[in-house]
Amino acid sequence: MSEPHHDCCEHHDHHHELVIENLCVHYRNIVALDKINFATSCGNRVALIGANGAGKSTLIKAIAGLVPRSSGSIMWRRTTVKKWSREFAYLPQREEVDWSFPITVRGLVEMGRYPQTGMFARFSKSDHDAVDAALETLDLVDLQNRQIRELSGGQQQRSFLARAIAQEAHVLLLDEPFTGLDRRASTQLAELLERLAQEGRLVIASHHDLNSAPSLFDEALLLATHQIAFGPAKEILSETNLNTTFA
Ligand SMILES: Nc1ncnc2c1ncn2[C@@H]1O[C@H](COP(=O)(O)OP(=O)(O)OP(=O)(O)O)[C@@H](O)[C@H]1O
Repeated sequence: MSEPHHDCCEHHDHHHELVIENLCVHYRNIVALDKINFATSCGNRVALIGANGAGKSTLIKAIAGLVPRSSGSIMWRRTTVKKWSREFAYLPQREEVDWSFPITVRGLVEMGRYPQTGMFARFSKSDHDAVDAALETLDLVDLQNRQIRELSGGQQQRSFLARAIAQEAHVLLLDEPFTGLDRRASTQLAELLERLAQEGRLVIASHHDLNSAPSLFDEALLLATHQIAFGPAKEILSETNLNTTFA
């Protein structure tokens, strides 16, 4: 939140929890990310901003350990991220999720415990307690027995966040979380992300509304395959930077 300003020269500064150095990702012959460098820590909400195809989703998936690095490194708490771990919770773009999948809200949140319990293991009291606490935090107690396909977009998003909380993930990787939400749901999500960050999580989200970005996020990374700028959202989202990003 009130982290001091870290410019691009400080990425060797290893007291940050997430440190990304010279990250490149290729899809066969397509360069999706070229030399990304930034470092941040829990307590922050980081916006990834760039035009369509700029590499926002790729960066989210790379941090989640879901797409391989071509070169460079991603360190989380001094350990190289090579594959998915329960420290990371990934929420894909809305259209990539199969919302018709038959599962209740509680069932979805229980999936957050599988990395700890294994899929067929019995839930212990502490697992049930973690699920109850996550449902409580996300205000989903009354909806817990509903099918996710019967929920509004905002409620579906909260269900996924509840799964992340039950998983005890520290890094929330969200692809366009505000897209498709009405004003009330957006405000609710904004408050929630602020609270989750304050409680000690790192929120990283792609975001395309430039007007709301400075109030919703602490830091911003401007992307156009390569990195245009990274720093405090209010400073980084300058007209000059945005013109370069969306040139
Ligand atoms: N699975 C894939 N195979 C090949 N190329 C891909 C794949 N996924 C993404 N790309 C390419 O990588 C580049 C970055 O895509 P990415 O989806 O990360 O961008 P984005 O900023 O999230 O875009 P959008 O705002 O449209 O969601 C694009 O050129 C895209 O076409």
